[in-house]
Amino acid sequence: MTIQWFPGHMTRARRQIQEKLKLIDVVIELIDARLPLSSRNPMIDEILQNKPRLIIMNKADLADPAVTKQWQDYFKEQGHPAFPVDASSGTGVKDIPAQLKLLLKEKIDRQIAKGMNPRAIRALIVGIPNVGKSTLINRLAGRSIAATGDRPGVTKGQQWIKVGGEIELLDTPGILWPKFEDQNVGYKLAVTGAIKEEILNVEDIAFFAVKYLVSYYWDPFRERFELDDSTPHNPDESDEIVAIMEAVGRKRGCLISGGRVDLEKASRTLLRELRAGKMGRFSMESPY
Ligand SMILES: Nc1nc2c(ncn2[C@@H]2O[C@H](COP(=O)(O)OP(=O)(O)OP(=O)(O)O)[C@@H](O)[C@H]2O)c(=O)[nH]1
Repeated sequence: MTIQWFPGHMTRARRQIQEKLKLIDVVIELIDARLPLSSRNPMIDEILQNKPRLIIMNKADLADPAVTKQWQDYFKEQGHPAFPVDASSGTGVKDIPAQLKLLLKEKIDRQIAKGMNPRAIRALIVGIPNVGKSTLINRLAGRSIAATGDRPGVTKGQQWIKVGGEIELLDTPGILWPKFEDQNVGYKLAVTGAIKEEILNVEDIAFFAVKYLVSYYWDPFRERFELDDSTPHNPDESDEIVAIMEAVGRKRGCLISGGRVDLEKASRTLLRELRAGKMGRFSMESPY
């Protein structure tokens, strides 16, 4: 799915979320555990105002667990509980209802003290495209909910999905735009597959990924692509990065006539393997 985030779409997306906020008690803000900064909406605090919020770091199965832990501590310091989840396998998902209840405990206790019978907690999932909103909704629902496509500009009736006895989830998530303000953010989103490759040049995206990975994850990277430890890999030497991309291409048989490496094909192969977690887990942003 590609959304062209023109200012008009952003305004509409924002308005749609703000309409939904009137219906709910708590927001589940879904972010990518590999990119907790770049996969967040730049205006999130303003958009959500003071709604209680649970941050869920999805795709934690692909992220570096030590870095994810740092992010969890960081968000906690900022006053937001945050938890890692792998919505595709379901790891961590079953704890979400209890965390939502905990967030609203004071409100629920007040209702009970007034003799009221607390109704189900109503929740909304928000996040940027491809962060795993539908996957999480299906996991929480325990069944497959039709992909409803709540795209900016498209209106439809809302339905509530029961999650256990005490939570009700809006069936259509709120779609937010990511941060675009600097080019590195765009490249990070492209490396993780959050934005389509066509938006940026695929060889540039792979170059960006390799430059980052040789800096921070050299051992798993070279092991995956069977490179010798003596392979020059200075991230500031473009020639060395391109030579590594060519070596990966040769390993994967991405060749054109004359035995030259098809760098575009090598880039696609490399990115596909990284995104599928074949190189192992990696994070592209750390809080400290
Ligand atoms: N490895 C991994 N993949 C995930 C996880 N959650 C979702 N995915 C994958 O990420 C891709 C996007 O997931 P969706 O649930 O369609 O994301 P979405 O946010 O609903 O996307 P849009 O409809 O584009 O807004 C799919 O290929 C999922 O299988 C996760 O926790 N781990």
